[in-house]
Amino acid sequence: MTGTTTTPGTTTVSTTGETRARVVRIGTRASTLARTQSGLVADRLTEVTGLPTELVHIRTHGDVSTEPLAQMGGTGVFVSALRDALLRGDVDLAVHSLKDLPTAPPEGIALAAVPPREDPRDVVVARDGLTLGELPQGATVGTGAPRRVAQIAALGLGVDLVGVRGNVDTRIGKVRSGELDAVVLARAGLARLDRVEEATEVLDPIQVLPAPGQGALAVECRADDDLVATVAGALDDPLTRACVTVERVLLAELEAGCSAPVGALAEVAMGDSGDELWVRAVALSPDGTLSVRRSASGPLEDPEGLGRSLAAEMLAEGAADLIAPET
Ligand SMILES: NCc1[nH]cc(CCC(=O)O)c1CC(=O)O
Repeated sequence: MTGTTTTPGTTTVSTTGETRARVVRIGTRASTLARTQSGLVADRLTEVTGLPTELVHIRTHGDVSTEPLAQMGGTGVFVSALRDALLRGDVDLAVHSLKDLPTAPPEGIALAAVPPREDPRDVVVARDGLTLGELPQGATVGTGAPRRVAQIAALGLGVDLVGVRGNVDTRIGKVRSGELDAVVLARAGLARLDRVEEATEVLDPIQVLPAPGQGALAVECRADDDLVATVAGALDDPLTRACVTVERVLLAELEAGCSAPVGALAEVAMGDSGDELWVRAVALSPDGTLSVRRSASGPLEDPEGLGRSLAAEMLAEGAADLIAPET
């Protein structure tokens, strides 16, 4: 930040005659959801700071390849191309779905803001307005996420879980065309695309816990850029940040990647001494037959401690062996 403020589309000239308006270049994947998410961040940033923005499309390996995500090293493939562009200075800011970020902190990059979270739950989009429980035995349910596969298998419905990839449109299209009876998606993605009314069921976290970080965005900048403080001030929601910190510390402590069969949801809830963090988590075997499910609460000030202590409890119950039985 230069100390000057600008209004959208204008350029401020300082007393030295130097042009000061900084156009914040925002790197985004080309999918409709990614562009929508980046656009929301861009609009909000301009609204609060007056800084003009520009979206820059970055193609990632995950967008180009049609391999199953799990075989490409998980959703981290979407993230690295954006981070590379940030570190090269091609863009100043990158917007990710927070649940796609690997748990290891990146070198030279700051998580400048975690904006307010969308509803983090999973939803079903099924033919004929059906819910999961109404689908007949042998119905096909599309999802490639090991976490969803394991948790839905654990419900014992006798449905056939089928791997699917691709953007929201492609996945819902497989239901519309009759190729699949249903697909499972993040409600947040549908909400941001203004398509949430296409969901035929919202899955209760008591049965299906979302991915750690689901429904939240991550806004990254170069760590040494003055933009970090500006973006934090304009976009960061400390309560969302605390909740996703609990979930991601838990995931890291379980040594499970972002494609592991682990679900976690932290929320702010009223406790004995005011607002507290409340977290529910599950680790499953890939086929869903075995699971460790736990919940815990702790002070708002220590999300890391809560994530670590719940993970320790789950590890003591054998969570690590469930998640990665092949090693
Ligand atoms: N796995 C890819 C991905 N990453 C983020 C979202 C949705 C948006 C979000 O969770 O914030 C999705 C699609 C989905 O799971 O349906």
